[in-house]
Amino acid sequence: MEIFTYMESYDYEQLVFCQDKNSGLKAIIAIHDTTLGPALGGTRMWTYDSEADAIEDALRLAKGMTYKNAAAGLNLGGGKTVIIGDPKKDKNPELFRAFGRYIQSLNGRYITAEDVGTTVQDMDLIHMETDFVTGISPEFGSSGNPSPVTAYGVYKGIKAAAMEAYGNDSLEGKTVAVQGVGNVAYTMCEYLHEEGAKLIVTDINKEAVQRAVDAFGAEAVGPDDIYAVDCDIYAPCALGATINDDTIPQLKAKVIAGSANNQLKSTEHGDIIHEKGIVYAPDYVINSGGVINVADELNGYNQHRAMKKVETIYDSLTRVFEISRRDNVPTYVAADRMAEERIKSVSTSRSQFLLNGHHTLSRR
Ligand SMILES: NC(=O)C1=CN([C@@H]2O[C@H](COP(=O)(O)OP(=O)(O)OC[C@H]3O[C@@H](n4cnc5c(N)ncnc54)[C@H](O)[C@@H]3O)[C@@H](O)[C@H]2O)C=CC1
Ligand SMILES: CC(C)CC(=O)C(=O)O
Repeated sequence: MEIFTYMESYDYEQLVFCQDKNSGLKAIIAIHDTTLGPALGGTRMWTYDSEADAIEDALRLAKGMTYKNAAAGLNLGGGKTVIIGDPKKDKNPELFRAFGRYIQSLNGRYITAEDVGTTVQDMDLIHMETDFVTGISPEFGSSGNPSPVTAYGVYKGIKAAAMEAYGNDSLEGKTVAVQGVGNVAYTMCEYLHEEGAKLIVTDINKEAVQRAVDAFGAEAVGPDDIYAVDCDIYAPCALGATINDDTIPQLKAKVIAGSANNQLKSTEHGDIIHEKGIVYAPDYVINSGGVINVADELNGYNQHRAMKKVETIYDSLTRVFEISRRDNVPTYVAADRMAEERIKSVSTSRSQFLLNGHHTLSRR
């Protein structure tokens, strides 16, 4: 990959490589765009096949955060970190503290939180070295694990998508196929089960599947069988790119709505599902509950205020579906337009110089 060519074509601001031999830290912080404010986005720890794969993941996820934060109405830009390593084997306190010092060196341009492979305890270690971390333990007056709040937002988003597809947002009697029953999806399944939805689940982790079978009477299927099951809603809640050439022909669902980031393998797949009449809830709109929740910490965390804002995901998606119908464009295009309009309007109104101007971090 020609890194500068790639950064130039998608307008990335900064890529930071962090290395610490003693702890084994190898991390990549990608900052996509800070027009709206400091870049907020989680830290993912994952075993990548190559360094190029890790860089690409960091870049793609960071750009997704710019759009997610803009569409959610937050005064925050987009960034993301990937730490190369196995979260089950390679973690140690020094690694997260070394990483925290790198974040501190960016002086507020980047703020982190949890993502796949990292936990509240990891954020607490980072917090020993920097204030630019959210999702730390509630003992510090913080919001803790964002996953349950992300789940609530995804549940509200599934209802908005059901309204668009079926003219009714009740999920009672609807069948939802859930791919990956991890932190977010387990809580999401609680909401769906409570409302009377039937669940079909899969996961590469057998214990996660059994937990959902025991708790919700879910039907279990193998990881490759989830796409073709008879269902009303397909909820991708594992990793990205599961909407692709192989899976689209298998899908029977009229709605795709789940928590995973970067669900479309490429934009072309967003076009294909649009032509097939499938209602797709754009990933970064439906899964913004977690970032809305951790962003509230920047104002002094108030759970009630955060949950009220998370509920607006229903309205944001309704707006996306309206734009999609009005302009006859796929929903991913409609969501991008919504986010880009906000970034553009702020960038054109920020022309005056202000020494020590007010911004999101001023209240910290
Ligand atoms: N945790 C949060 O607040 C947020 C999470 N997300 C996204 O939602 C997704 C899920 O996040 P979490 O629940 O936090 O992660 P998690 O790691 O707790 O859960 C993911 C689950 O997917 C399973 N999985 C992985 N590959 C699979 C495959 N090929 N087939 C079936 N299952 C598979 C894993 O075993 C795991 O149980 C990720 O894409 C994440 O980026 C997005 C916004 C916020
Ligand atoms: C809690 C969020 C900051 C996690 C994140 O990076 C995301 O929303 O993808």
